[in-house]
Amino acid sequence: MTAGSGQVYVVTGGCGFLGSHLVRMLLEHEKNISEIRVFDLHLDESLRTLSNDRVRVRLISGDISRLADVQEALHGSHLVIHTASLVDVWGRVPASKITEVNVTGTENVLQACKEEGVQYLVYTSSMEVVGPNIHGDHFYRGNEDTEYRIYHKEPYPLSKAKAEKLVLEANGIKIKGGKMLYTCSLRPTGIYGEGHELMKQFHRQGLRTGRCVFRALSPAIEHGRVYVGNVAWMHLLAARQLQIHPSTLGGQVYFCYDSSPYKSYEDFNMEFLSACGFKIIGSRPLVPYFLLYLLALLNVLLQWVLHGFITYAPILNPYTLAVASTTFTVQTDKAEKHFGYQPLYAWEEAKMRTITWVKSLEVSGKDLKDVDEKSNYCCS
Ligand SMILES: NC(=O)C1=CN([C@@H]2O[C@H](COP(=O)(O)OP(=O)(O)OC[C@H]3O[C@@H](n4cnc5c(N)ncnc54)[C@H](O)[C@@H]3O)[C@@H](O)[C@H]2O)C=CC1
Ligand SMILES: CC(C)[C@@H](O)CC[C@@H](C)[C@H]1CC[C@H]2[C@@H]3[C@H](O)CC4=CC(=O)CC[C@]4(C)[C@H]3CC[C@]12C
Repeated sequence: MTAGSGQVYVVTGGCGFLGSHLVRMLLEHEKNISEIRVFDLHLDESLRTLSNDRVRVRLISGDISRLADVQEALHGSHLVIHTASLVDVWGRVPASKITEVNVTGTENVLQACKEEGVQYLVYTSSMEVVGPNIHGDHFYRGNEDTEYRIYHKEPYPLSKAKAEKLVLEANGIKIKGGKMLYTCSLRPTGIYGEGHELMKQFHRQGLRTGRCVFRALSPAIEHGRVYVGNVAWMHLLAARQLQIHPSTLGGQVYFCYDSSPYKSYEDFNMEFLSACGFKIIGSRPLVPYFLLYLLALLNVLLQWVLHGFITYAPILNPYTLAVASTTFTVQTDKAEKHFGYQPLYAWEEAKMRTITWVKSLEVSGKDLKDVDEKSNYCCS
């Protein structure tokens, strides 16, 4: 197939952690496309070099919260994978900004699909549209039909839930040209893999404490995690099958899952960090929960006091502590039944790829040596 004869896909947020893996996945495994439009507020120019003689990777700088930008990006395209989002549960950006990007941005994508006659939309939602809630209700090996006390107060999960509702309600609406829009929503659990910003923070934090991770969470609390390559693969398959079986996938939600083990958030991270000589201290939480909660509240107070001077957004706050302390694991085969999804990467390969990347942080971080020397390894 020569460039130009295939379909045009738009990936919003295509320069992000998941988005960039998705672009590479489409290039490698999707033969029906001739152009991938990478729409993002912050362009990663390295993606432009991925173009080949079959597929053009076109970077489009734009703001999802501006309808005109979205309309221009979608003009003449065939399908949109909408991953652009402000992923913030730390108070880095105002709630209004999260709503503007995640909700209004999604409204704009839907409006542009309607006006530009784009028939297919795959939305990247999140486990957070379900939970865990801050009441400590565990979601243990749940699926898309599991009853759960959904309770949202935080801007991010609220915005993802509102956006997903808009996407699902838009399934079947009439668009330009008299056709119909078909939509589906994918809900990843905690994504890990090459490029995960949070893992970089945990790695750097651990270097400062002599490659020691001090256990804060009960090892019994399991958190579902999914490899970024498998999330990208599920998006590709959903995009492909939504076109072939729109009545099956249209209006549906699917958890993103693979064979990553069910572990506590900290123990799961140690699957990778231990390969760099990190050790977790304590078989049980080293400090009582109430003390952690007080520390989380102190962080909120400091964030408030420092607001306007600096953005103080530590990992620990009451919300992240509540989420981390509540089991949320999924066990489902809905994506397999509806569109033949099977993870592309087995756990061992996902683990090896992530470890290779984490190890590269050791090589690339110029300040690592200083940190190591200053921290006087506590765990020899
Ligand atoms: N990281 C995780 O563990 C999980 C992420 N998700 C979802 O996956 C998607 C991707 O998340 P990540 O890759 O982790 O985040 P990310 O922050 O790495 O990527 C988001 C991308 O969206 C872009 N973006 C932000 N605001 C924009 C705007 N106004 N206009 C255009 N582009 C904008 C950013 O520049 C970035 O490239 C998001 O929708 C997120 O809600 C869902 C479950 C878990
Ligand atoms: C000591 C603890 C406070 C520390 O280990 C906290 C970990 C905490 C930062 C993470 C635990 C669970 C994570 C969230 C979960 O994976 C669900 C998510 C889905 C998304 O769509 C975005 C990210 C996140 C909210 C994720 C964020 C980090 C955690 C809260």
